[in-house]
Amino acid sequence: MIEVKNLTQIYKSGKGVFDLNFTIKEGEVFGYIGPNGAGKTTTIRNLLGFANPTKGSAVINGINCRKEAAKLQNTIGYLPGEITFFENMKGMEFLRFMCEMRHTKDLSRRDELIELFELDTKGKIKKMSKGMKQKLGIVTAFMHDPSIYILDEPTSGLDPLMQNLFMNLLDREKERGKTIMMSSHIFEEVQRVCDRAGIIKDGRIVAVEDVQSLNAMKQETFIIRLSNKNDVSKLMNNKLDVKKITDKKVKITVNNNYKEFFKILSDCSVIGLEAEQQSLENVFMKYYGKDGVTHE
Ligand SMILES: Nc1ncnc2c1ncn2[C@@H]1O[C@H](COP(=O)(O)OP(=O)(O)OP(=O)(O)O)[C@@H](O)[C@H]1O
Repeated sequence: MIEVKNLTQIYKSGKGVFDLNFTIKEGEVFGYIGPNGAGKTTTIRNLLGFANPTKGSAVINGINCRKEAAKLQNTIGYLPGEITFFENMKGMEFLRFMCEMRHTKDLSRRDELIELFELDTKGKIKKMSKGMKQKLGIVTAFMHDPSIYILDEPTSGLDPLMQNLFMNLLDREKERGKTIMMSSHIFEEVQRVCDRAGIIKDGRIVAVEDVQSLNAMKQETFIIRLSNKNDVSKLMNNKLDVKKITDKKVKITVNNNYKEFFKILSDCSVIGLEAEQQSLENVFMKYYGKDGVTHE
Protein backbone atom coordinates (compact mmCIF):
# COMPACT_ATOMS: atom_id res chain seq x y z
CA MET A 1 0.00 0.00 0.00
CA ILE A 2 2.77 2.49 0.97
CA GLU A 3 6.15 1.83 -0.58
CA VAL A 4 9.21 3.92 0.09
CA LYS A 5 12.17 3.02 -2.09
CA ASN A 6 15.67 4.50 -1.69
CA LEU A 7 14.03 7.78 -0.73
CA THR A 8 16.64 10.47 -0.25
CA GLN A 9 16.19 14.16 0.35
CA ILE A 10 19.29 16.17 1.09
CA TYR A 11 18.93 19.78 2.22
CA LYS A 12 21.62 22.38 1.46
CA SER A 13 22.91 21.88 5.00
CA GLY A 14 23.69 18.25 4.12
CA LYS A 15 20.95 17.10 6.53
CA GLY A 16 17.84 15.22 5.44
CA VAL A 17 16.91 11.59 4.85
CA PHE A 18 19.05 9.01 3.08
CA ASP A 19 18.13 5.80 1.24
CA LEU A 20 14.95 5.10 3.16
CA ASN A 21 13.33 1.76 2.36
CA PHE A 22 10.16 0.48 3.98
CA THR A 23 6.68 -0.69 3.10
CA ILE A 24 3.41 -0.43 4.99
CA LYS A 25 0.74 -3.02 4.29
CA GLU A 26 -2.96 -2.35 3.96
CA GLY A 27 -4.60 -2.27 7.39
CA GLU A 28 -1.31 -1.93 9.19
CA VAL A 29 -0.52 0.67 11.85
CA PHE A 30 3.06 1.75 11.40
CA GLY A 31 4.86 3.88 13.97
CA TYR A 32 7.68 6.07 12.77
CA ILE A 33 9.86 6.91 15.67
CA GLY A 34 13.02 8.85 16.26
CA PRO A 35 14.48 11.74 18.21
CA ASN A 36 14.17 15.43 17.25
CA GLY A 37 15.68 16.18 13.88
CA ALA A 38 15.89 12.49 12.85
CA GLY A 39 13.97 13.01 9.60
CA LYS A 40 10.40 12.01 10.42
CA THR A 41 8.74 15.15 9.04
CA THR A 42 10.95 15.13 5.95
CA THR A 43 9.82 11.56 5.19
CA ILE A 44 6.16 12.42 5.76
CA ARG A 45 6.34 15.52 3.56
CA ASN A 46 7.64 13.28 0.80
CA LEU A 47 4.72 10.90 1.26
CA LEU A 48 2.37 13.83 0.80
CA GLY A 49 4.20 14.95 -2.34
CA PHE A 50 5.25 18.28 -0.81
CA ALA A 51 8.94 17.76 -1.47
CA ASN A 52 11.04 16.82 -4.43
CA PRO A 53 13.22 13.88 -3.45
CA THR A 54 16.89 14.02 -4.41
CA LYS A 55 16.64 10.31 -5.21
CA GLY A 56 14.19 7.42 -4.87
CA SER A 57 10.43 7.50 -4.54
CA ALA A 58 7.37 7.15 -2.35
CA VAL A 59 4.39 5.37 -3.85
CA ILE A 60 0.90 4.95 -2.33
CA ASN A 61 -1.56 2.53 -3.96
CA GLY A 62 0.60 2.53 -7.06
CA ILE A 63 0.45 6.34 -7.31
CA ASN A 64 3.72 8.28 -7.21
CA CYS A 65 3.41 10.66 -4.25
CA ARG A 66 5.32 13.50 -5.89
CA LYS A 67 4.28 13.22 -9.52
CA GLU A 68 0.58 12.48 -8.96
CA ALA A 69 0.01 14.05 -5.53
CA ALA A 70 -3.44 15.47 -6.42
CA LYS A 71 -4.81 11.97 -7.06
CA LEU A 72 -4.11 11.01 -3.46
CA GLN A 73 -5.76 13.96 -1.78
CA ASN A 74 -9.06 12.31 -0.90
CA THR A 75 -7.52 8.96 0.00
CA ILE A 76 -5.26 10.37 2.71
CA GLY A 77 -6.01 11.99 6.04
CA TYR A 78 -2.95 14.09 6.77
CA LEU A 79 -2.14 15.73 10.05
CA PRO A 80 0.90 17.98 9.77
CA GLY A 81 3.40 18.39 12.59
CA GLU A 82 3.06 22.13 12.59
CA ILE A 83 -0.38 23.37 11.76
CA THR A 84 -0.39 26.57 9.77
CA PHE A 85 -3.98 27.11 8.77
CA PHE A 86 -5.71 30.05 7.24
CA GLU A 87 -5.33 32.01 10.45
CA ASN A 88 -8.03 34.56 9.72
CA MET A 89 -10.75 31.96 9.18
CA LYS A 90 -13.00 30.79 11.95
CA GLY A 91 -12.71 27.08 12.85
CA MET A 92 -16.01 26.09 11.20
CA GLU A 93 -15.30 28.23 8.15
CA PHE A 94 -12.06 26.31 7.64
CA LEU A 95 -13.75 22.93 8.07
CA ARG A 96 -16.48 23.89 5.57
CA PHE A 97 -13.81 25.05 3.14
CA MET A 98 -11.97 21.73 3.42
CA CYS A 99 -15.19 19.74 2.94
CA GLU A 100 -15.94 21.72 -0.23
CA MET A 101 -12.43 21.21 -1.53
CA ARG A 102 -12.72 17.48 -1.01
CA HIS A 103 -16.35 17.33 -2.18
CA THR A 104 -17.32 15.72 1.13
CA LYS A 105 -21.09 15.22 1.09
CA ASP A 106 -21.70 13.47 4.40
CA LEU A 107 -20.89 15.93 7.17
CA SER A 108 -22.02 13.71 10.05
CA ARG A 109 -18.50 12.47 10.74
CA ARG A 110 -17.19 16.02 10.91
CA ASP A 111 -19.82 16.91 13.49
CA GLU A 112 -19.21 13.75 15.51
CA LEU A 113 -15.49 14.53 15.67
CA ILE A 114 -16.13 18.14 16.73
CA GLU A 115 -18.28 16.80 19.55
CA LEU A 116 -15.83 14.07 20.50
CA PHE A 117 -12.93 16.49 20.89
CA GLU A 118 -15.13 19.24 22.36
CA LEU A 119 -13.81 21.59 19.72
CA ASP A 120 -15.08 25.15 19.77
CA THR A 121 -15.24 26.02 16.09
CA LYS A 122 -16.67 29.51 16.51
CA GLY A 123 -13.47 31.43 17.14
CA LYS A 124 -10.81 32.57 14.69
CA ILE A 125 -7.97 30.12 14.18
CA LYS A 126 -5.31 32.68 15.05
CA LYS A 127 -6.81 33.02 18.52
CA MET A 128 -6.83 29.26 19.17
CA SER A 129 -4.38 27.64 21.60
CA LYS A 130 -1.88 25.04 20.34
CA GLY A 131 -4.10 22.21 21.62
CA MET A 132 -7.22 23.64 19.98
CA LYS A 133 -5.38 23.96 16.66
CA GLN A 134 -4.22 20.37 17.03
CA LYS A 135 -7.82 19.22 17.54
CA LEU A 136 -8.89 21.20 14.48
CA GLY A 137 -6.08 19.45 12.56
CA ILE A 138 -7.31 16.06 13.76
CA VAL A 139 -10.92 16.77 12.72
CA THR A 140 -9.62 17.93 9.31
CA ALA A 141 -7.54 14.77 8.86
CA PHE A 142 -10.29 12.37 9.89
CA MET A 143 -13.59 13.93 8.76
CA HIS A 144 -13.61 12.68 5.14
CA ASP A 145 -13.15 9.08 6.30
CA PRO A 146 -10.00 8.42 4.27
CA SER A 147 -8.54 4.92 3.92
CA ILE A 148 -5.00 6.03 4.87
CA TYR A 149 -3.90 8.27 7.70
CA ILE A 150 -0.51 9.96 7.75
CA LEU A 151 -0.08 11.65 11.09
CA ASP A 152 2.93 13.69 12.18
CA GLU A 153 3.18 13.59 15.97
CA PRO A 154 -0.60 13.55 16.35
CA THR A 155 -0.86 13.91 20.12
CA SER A 156 1.50 16.86 20.40
CA GLY A 157 -0.20 19.72 22.28
CA LEU A 158 -3.12 17.57 23.50
CA ASP A 159 -3.82 17.20 27.21
CA PRO A 160 -3.80 13.62 28.62
CA LEU A 161 -7.60 13.28 28.38
CA MET A 162 -7.60 14.32 24.72
CA GLN A 163 -4.56 12.14 24.02
CA ASN A 164 -6.53 9.21 25.33
CA LEU A 165 -9.59 10.08 23.25
CA PHE A 166 -7.36 10.31 20.21
CA MET A 167 -5.71 6.96 20.87
CA ASN A 168 -9.16 5.38 21.23
CA LEU A 169 -10.14 6.90 17.90
CA LEU A 170 -7.04 5.35 16.33
CA ASP A 171 -7.99 1.97 17.81
CA ARG A 172 -11.42 2.25 16.17
CA GLU A 173 -9.95 3.25 12.81
CA LYS A 174 -7.52 0.36 13.04
CA GLU A 175 -10.45 -2.00 13.64
CA ARG A 176 -12.12 -0.56 10.56
CA GLY A 177 -9.09 -1.70 8.55
CA LYS A 178 -7.52 1.69 7.94
CA THR A 179 -3.83 1.98 7.14
CA ILE A 180 -2.07 4.33 9.52
CA MET A 181 1.41 5.80 9.63
CA MET A 182 2.18 7.97 12.61
CA SER A 183 5.37 9.61 13.70
CA SER A 184 6.12 9.96 17.36
CA HIS A 185 8.84 10.17 19.91
CA ILE A 186 6.64 8.78 22.62
CA PHE A 187 7.32 5.11 23.09
CA GLU A 188 4.08 4.37 24.99
CA GLU A 189 1.96 5.76 22.19
CA VAL A 190 3.62 3.59 19.53
CA GLN A 191 3.51 0.61 21.86
CA ARG A 192 -0.22 1.01 22.42
CA VAL A 193 -1.49 1.21 18.88
CA CYS A 194 1.17 0.21 16.32
CA ASP A 195 1.82 -3.20 14.77
CA ARG A 196 5.29 -2.34 13.53
CA ALA A 197 7.64 0.55 13.93
CA GLY A 198 10.44 2.04 11.86
CA ILE A 199 13.18 3.71 13.83
CA ILE A 200 14.93 6.62 12.16
CA LYS A 201 18.11 8.22 13.41
CA ASP A 202 20.27 10.84 11.70
CA GLY A 203 18.17 10.51 8.53
CA ARG A 204 18.61 6.77 8.23
CA ILE A 205 16.34 3.90 9.18
CA VAL A 206 18.17 1.85 11.76
CA ALA A 207 15.48 -0.77 12.28
CA VAL A 208 11.99 -1.83 11.33
CA GLU A 209 10.62 -4.02 14.09
CA ASP A 210 7.43 -5.62 15.32
CA VAL A 211 6.26 -3.56 18.25
CA GLN A 212 6.35 -6.71 20.35
CA SER A 213 10.10 -7.06 19.85
CA LEU A 214 10.52 -3.36 20.49
CA ASN A 215 8.73 -3.86 23.78
CA ALA A 216 11.21 -6.47 24.78
CA MET A 217 13.98 -3.90 24.33
CA LYS A 218 12.44 -1.51 26.76
CA GLN A 219 13.86 -1.34 30.23
CA GLU A 220 12.02 0.25 33.06
CA THR A 221 13.52 1.98 36.00
CA PHE A 222 11.90 2.23 39.40
CA ILE A 223 12.86 4.27 42.42
CA ILE A 224 12.08 2.24 45.53
CA ARG A 225 11.87 3.72 49.01
CA LEU A 226 12.33 1.37 51.95
CA SER A 227 11.64 1.74 55.65
CA ASN A 228 14.37 -0.71 56.69
CA LYS A 229 17.88 0.11 55.51
CA ASN A 230 18.98 -3.54 55.79
CA ASP A 231 16.74 -4.22 52.80
CA VAL A 232 19.08 -2.20 50.59
CA SER A 233 21.86 -4.78 50.89
CA LYS A 234 19.27 -7.54 50.51
CA LEU A 235 18.22 -6.01 47.19
CA MET A 236 21.79 -5.50 46.05
CA ASN A 237 22.61 -9.17 46.57
CA ASN A 238 20.53 -10.70 43.82
CA LYS A 239 20.26 -10.79 40.04
CA LEU A 240 18.41 -7.47 39.74
CA ASP A 241 20.18 -4.36 38.43
CA VAL A 242 20.15 -2.25 41.60
CA LYS A 243 21.87 1.06 42.33
CA LYS A 244 21.92 2.54 45.81
CA ILE A 245 20.77 6.17 45.98
CA THR A 246 20.58 6.72 49.76
CA ASP A 247 20.60 4.27 52.67
CA LYS A 248 16.85 3.77 52.23
CA LYS A 249 16.41 4.40 48.53
CA VAL A 250 17.46 2.37 45.46
CA LYS A 251 17.04 2.50 41.72
CA ILE A 252 16.16 -0.79 40.01
CA THR A 253 16.27 -1.34 36.26
CA VAL A 254 13.91 -4.05 35.08
CA ASN A 255 14.41 -5.67 31.72
CA ASN A 256 11.35 -7.88 31.34
CA ASN A 257 12.24 -9.79 34.54
CA TYR A 258 9.18 -8.51 36.37
CA LYS A 259 8.44 -11.81 38.04
CA GLU A 260 11.74 -11.76 39.86
CA PHE A 261 11.43 -8.04 40.57
CA PHE A 262 8.09 -8.45 42.36
CA LYS A 263 9.16 -11.61 44.13
CA ILE A 264 12.19 -9.93 45.69
CA LEU A 265 10.34 -6.71 46.50
CA SER A 266 7.53 -8.57 48.24
CA ASP A 267 10.08 -9.58 50.83
CA CYS A 268 11.25 -6.00 51.50
CA SER A 269 9.89 -3.06 53.49
CA VAL A 270 8.75 -1.04 50.46
CA ILE A 271 7.08 2.26 51.37
CA GLY A 272 7.19 3.90 47.96
CA LEU A 273 7.61 2.94 44.31
CA GLU A 274 7.95 5.39 41.49
CA ALA A 275 8.42 4.53 37.80
CA GLU A 276 10.87 6.67 35.88
CA GLN A 277 9.81 7.49 32.33
CA GLN A 278 12.34 6.15 29.89
CA SER A 279 12.65 8.16 26.74
CA LEU A 280 12.48 6.34 23.47
CA GLU A 281 15.82 7.80 22.55
CA ASN A 282 17.42 5.99 25.48
CA VAL A 283 15.81 2.75 24.37
CA PHE A 284 17.34 2.69 20.97
CA MET A 285 20.55 4.49 21.83
CA LYS A 286 21.22 1.51 24.01
CA TYR A 287 20.49 -1.03 21.30
CA TYR A 288 21.75 0.66 18.17
CA GLY A 289 25.21 2.04 17.71
CA LYS A 290 26.02 4.99 15.46
CA ASP A 291 26.54 2.60 12.56
CA GLY A 292 22.95 1.40 12.88
CA VAL A 293 24.02 -2.12 13.73
CA THR A 294 22.32 -3.85 16.64
CA HIS A 295 24.60 -4.21 19.64
CA GLU A 296 23.20 -6.73 22.04
N1 LIG B 1 13.67 23.02 5.07
C1 LIG B 1 14.82 22.58 5.60
N2 LIG B 1 16.01 23.08 5.21
C2 LIG B 1 17.17 22.61 5.75
N3 LIG B 1 17.25 21.63 6.68
C3 LIG B 1 16.09 21.11 7.12
C4 LIG B 1 14.81 21.54 6.61
N4 LIG B 1 13.83 20.82 7.20
C5 LIG B 1 14.46 20.00 8.07
N5 LIG B 1 15.81 20.15 8.02
C6 LIG B 1 16.82 19.38 8.77
O1 LIG B 1 16.70 18.02 8.38
C7 LIG B 1 16.79 17.16 9.53
C8 LIG B 1 15.51 16.34 9.67
O2 LIG B 1 14.45 17.22 10.06
P1 LIG B 1 12.94 16.73 10.29
O3 LIG B 1 12.12 17.95 10.54
O4 LIG B 1 12.56 15.85 9.17
O5 LIG B 1 13.11 15.88 11.64
P2 LIG B 1 12.00 15.29 12.63
O6 LIG B 1 12.41 13.87 12.90
O7 LIG B 1 10.65 15.51 12.10
O8 LIG B 1 12.23 16.17 13.94
P3 LIG B 1 11.23 16.63 15.12
O9 LIG B 1 10.95 15.42 15.96
O10 LIG B 1 12.08 17.63 15.85
O11 LIG B 1 10.02 17.23 14.48
C9 LIG B 1 17.09 18.08 10.72
O12 LIG B 1 18.47 18.10 10.91
C10 LIG B 1 16.56 19.43 10.27
O13 LIG B 1 17.31 20.47 10.88
